[in-house]
Amino acid sequence: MATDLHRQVNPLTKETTDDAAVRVDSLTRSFDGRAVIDNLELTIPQGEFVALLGRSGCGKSTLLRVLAGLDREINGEVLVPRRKAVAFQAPRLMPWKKVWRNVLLGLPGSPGREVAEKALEEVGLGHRSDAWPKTLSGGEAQRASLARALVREPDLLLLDEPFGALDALTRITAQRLVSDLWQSRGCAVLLVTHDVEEALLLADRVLVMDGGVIAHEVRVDRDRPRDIADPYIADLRTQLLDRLGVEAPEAAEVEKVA
Ligand SMILES: Nc1ncnc2c1ncn2[C@@H]1O[C@H](COP(=O)(O)OP(=O)(O)OP(=O)(O)O)[C@@H](O)[C@H]1O
Repeated sequence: MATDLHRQVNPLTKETTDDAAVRVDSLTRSFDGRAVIDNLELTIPQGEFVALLGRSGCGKSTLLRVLAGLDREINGEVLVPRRKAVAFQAPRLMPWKKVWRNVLLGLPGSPGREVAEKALEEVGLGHRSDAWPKTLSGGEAQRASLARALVREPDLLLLDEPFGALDALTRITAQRLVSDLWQSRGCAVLLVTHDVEEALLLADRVLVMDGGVIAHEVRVDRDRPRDIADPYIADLRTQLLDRLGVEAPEAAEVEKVA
């Protein structure tokens, strides 16, 4: 029975997670008898920005949902801070509530409108507080979704391809915003993305998920803002693309010449 599989997601505070925002031990999650996550180990120190890459269907979103506490049919142990927030690719705003009410949705207590407005200001959306969600652009809706995550004052921010649906320019702005918010808030971030360059520009550490585990990781030892043309970053990019089974354009060129 599903409930027999469920061991625990322990809501622990920062103090009790021993300087880690995430501590995952022997995590297994199966669907129809197939282990999508298979004895996975992961530690994310407080305040670290981690990007998670992996081929489509390898289990990235499943892992994120487990960390968010949205999926508890697991084996193993997952320790996460009590204060965590999640933002998805589709912003998931309630169309019948104004933007500021969406930001406060599900928050405990009865926080005032000013709480929402402060977060909306932070993401550059203060002027749209009174708008209906359907009148927002894709980038604005994504920022509203970020504001909704921020009002929770998370110690852990979980982002599932938050920029996936945005056009290139809006995407760059949104990436900068997340980077700035992360630096000012000091929370740990786990960003699921398909974009190797995005991972390398934003994260302290880039993980590659494969075969149900974290199969590879690189540390990005560069100050921000970073330049994708920096040979150090370019080298990591080639390494990661290789791990993902994608040939880097440069490598393809060399082969053609040879
Ligand atoms: N509720 C579910 N029931 C059955 N199978 C599921 C369920 N959720 C996920 N899966 C399966 O688990 C695997 C991992 O899915 P997941 O969404 O975590 O992958 P992903 O790495 O995030 O993929 P993508 O990069 O394409 O978003 C897939 O094979 C998927 O079909």
